[in-house]
Amino acid sequence: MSPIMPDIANHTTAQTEGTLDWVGMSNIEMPIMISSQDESPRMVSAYVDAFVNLKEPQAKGIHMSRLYLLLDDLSTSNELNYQSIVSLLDGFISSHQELSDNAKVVFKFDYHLRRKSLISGKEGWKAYPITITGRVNKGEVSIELALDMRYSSTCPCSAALARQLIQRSFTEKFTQEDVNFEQVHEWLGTTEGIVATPHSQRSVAEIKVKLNANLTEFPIKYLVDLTEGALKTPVQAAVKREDEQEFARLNGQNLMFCEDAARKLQHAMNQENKFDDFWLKINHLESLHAHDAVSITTKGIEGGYQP
Ligand SMILES: Nc1nc2c(ncn2[C@@H]2O[C@H](COP(=O)(O)OP(=O)(O)OP(=O)(O)O)[C@@H](O)[C@H]2O)c(=O)[nH]1
Repeated sequence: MSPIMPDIANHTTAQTEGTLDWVGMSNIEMPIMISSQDESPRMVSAYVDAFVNLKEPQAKGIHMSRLYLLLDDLSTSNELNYQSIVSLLDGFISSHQELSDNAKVVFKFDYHLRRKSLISGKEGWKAYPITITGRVNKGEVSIELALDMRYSSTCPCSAALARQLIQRSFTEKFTQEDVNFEQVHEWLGTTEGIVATPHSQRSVAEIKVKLNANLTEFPIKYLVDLTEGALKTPVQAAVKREDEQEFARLNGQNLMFCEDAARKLQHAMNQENKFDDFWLKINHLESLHAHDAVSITTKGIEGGYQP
C-alpha cells in the first residue's frame, strides 16, 4: 500500500495571509490544434500561461496540477477556439471552488501563412507572432487576439530632404539652356543624380483586438490581410527583383511617420465590425536614431482598452 502523501496545498495555511491577483504557471510548452478562419485546423507549438486568482487569504496555494491537466486535455482532445477557451476558463475556476473566481489563459505561438510576392507570382511562408488571451474577470469573459505585424516605413521628412538634395544637384549639373532629355534621363539613373535616399526602418505594429462571442474560429488571416492591406509595405517572403522594385515604389508612395501608420490602421479597424475593441502600438525601429518612434491608440470605447 502506498503511503499517504502530505498535501501542503490542502492541509496547511498561509504563513502570511493575503489575497493574490494571479497564481499559476507560465511558459508551458505544448502542441495546440488551432481553428483559424479560412485555414484548416493545424497544430502549433504554443507557450501557455495559466492563472487563477487566490481569493482566500488563508489558503496555502492553488492546485497547479488541475490547471495543467485541463490544459493537457485541451491539447490532446480538443481544438483551440472561442468556446473551448471559455470551457477551459470555467474548468480553471470550478476546479478551484472556494479559492478562485477569476481565471486567465495566454497562448503564444507563431502562425505561418502563405503570402504572395508583389509582382512575380512566387509564394513563401511568413510566420506571424500570435497571442490569444482568455480572461474571466468578475464573471465576465473576454477573449483577445494579438498580432505583431512587421512592415517597412520610410520617413517622409527624410524623403523631402533627399528630394531637395536631388533638386540642388540638378541645378548644379544643368542650366536652363543646356538641359537635354537624354542627358537628364541618364543622369537620373546615377547616384550623382539621385544623390540622397530617405531612410527606412523595420517597423512593428502590435495589434490587439477583442473578439465577440459569435466568432468561433480565430480571424487570424483576416486580421493579417486587413492590417497589411492598410499599411501596404509589410515585410515580404519570396522576393525577385521585380518584387523588390515594387516594394521600393510602395515605400516611396506610402511614406509614413509612426503617427501616419497608427492612423491608417485605426481607420481600417474602424471600418469593420468584427472586433468589439482594438488597441494599437506602432513601433518604428528608427535607423536615424538609436531609439524608437512610437504611437499608441485604441478604439476609444467606454470601459474598453486603455492606451
Ligand atoms: N501552489 C503551488 N504549487 C506548486 C508550486 N511550485 C510547485 N508546486 C507543485 O505543484 C504540484 C501540484 O499541486 P496540486 O495540484 O495541489 O497537486 P495534488 O495535491 O496532487 O492535486 P489535487 O489532489 O488535485 O489537489 C505540487 O506538487 C506542488 O508542490 C507553487 O509555487 N505553488
